[in-house]
Amino acid sequence: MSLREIRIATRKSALALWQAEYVKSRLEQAHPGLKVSLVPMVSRGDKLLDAPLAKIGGKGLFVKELETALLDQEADIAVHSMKDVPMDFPEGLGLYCICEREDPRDAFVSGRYESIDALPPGSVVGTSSLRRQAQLLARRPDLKIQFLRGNVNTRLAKLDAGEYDAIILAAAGLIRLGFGERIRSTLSVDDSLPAGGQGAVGIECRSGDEEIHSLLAPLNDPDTAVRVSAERALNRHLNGGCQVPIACYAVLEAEGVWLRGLVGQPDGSELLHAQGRAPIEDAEALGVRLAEELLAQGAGRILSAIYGGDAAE
Ligand SMILES: NCc1[nH]cc(CCC(=O)O)c1CC(=O)O
Repeated sequence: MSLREIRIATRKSALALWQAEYVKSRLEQAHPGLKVSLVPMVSRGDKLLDAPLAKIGGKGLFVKELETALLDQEADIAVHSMKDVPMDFPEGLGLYCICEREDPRDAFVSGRYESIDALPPGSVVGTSSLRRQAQLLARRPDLKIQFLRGNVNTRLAKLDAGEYDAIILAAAGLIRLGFGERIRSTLSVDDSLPAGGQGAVGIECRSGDEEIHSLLAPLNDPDTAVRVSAERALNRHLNGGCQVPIACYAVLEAEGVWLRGLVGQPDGSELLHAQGRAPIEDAEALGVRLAEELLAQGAGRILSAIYGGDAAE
């Protein structure tokens, strides 16, 4: 094999570095003798930590700089949280590996309370995800949602500083960073349908680098890849990402894939649901079909208000 080194472009947050180190060690394990290095960089999303993501708009806030590094040959692969990866890739780049999924659910973290149900009326819950907010308020309209952004460590620090009664985070990020014991309860997917791709790590690289594609192959988890492809097809058809109130979650069953999708009014006044099953080879078509069902129920009206007139198809 001619290639002796793989350079991984990564953001500098603790979670991004964990994920990059994970890919590095999996690659070294799969290919003894291969040198793997990290190329840490700052993304636009990291520089704009105070603005609501839906407002600073742009999908791909966390990936664009990494993609530029790939195109400029400054790195060979980029490791992403799949939930932050836009649907379309720049010319010459693509997603060539999806690793096994960590717990995809949302987690309830609080100093004083065990669960959402245990929160007293009017409690302040921190999240800046419209998806989490919509589902939380649909169940508990009395709660006060307060804006919370920043990386996982920052969010925990803000909770500990007493700014919130509880916060909601992805279980996967907490578990990966060793904060699993901070999870007071995990929200069932029925109560908080996750974001498409949540808990899965994906690897992007140059489409023409076949040698790298084959080095990545042992890290690919086919089950996770099918599930995430169904979820992403739904998101893509709704023109969504993790910054809009769209949730979707796929599981594999004996006969194929079972996908659930949701679009919610951020104030929780309306939640649209769709669900369906299909053979594995039709996973993406299933995502499109459920997106169509959600649009037929009025998802376009909810989403276009959030996109600021840039209506979903
Ligand atoms: N949008 C931020 C983000 N992107 C990925 C994760 C961690 C979990 C994952 O791998 O999906 C998080 C933090 C969070 O939502 O709590």
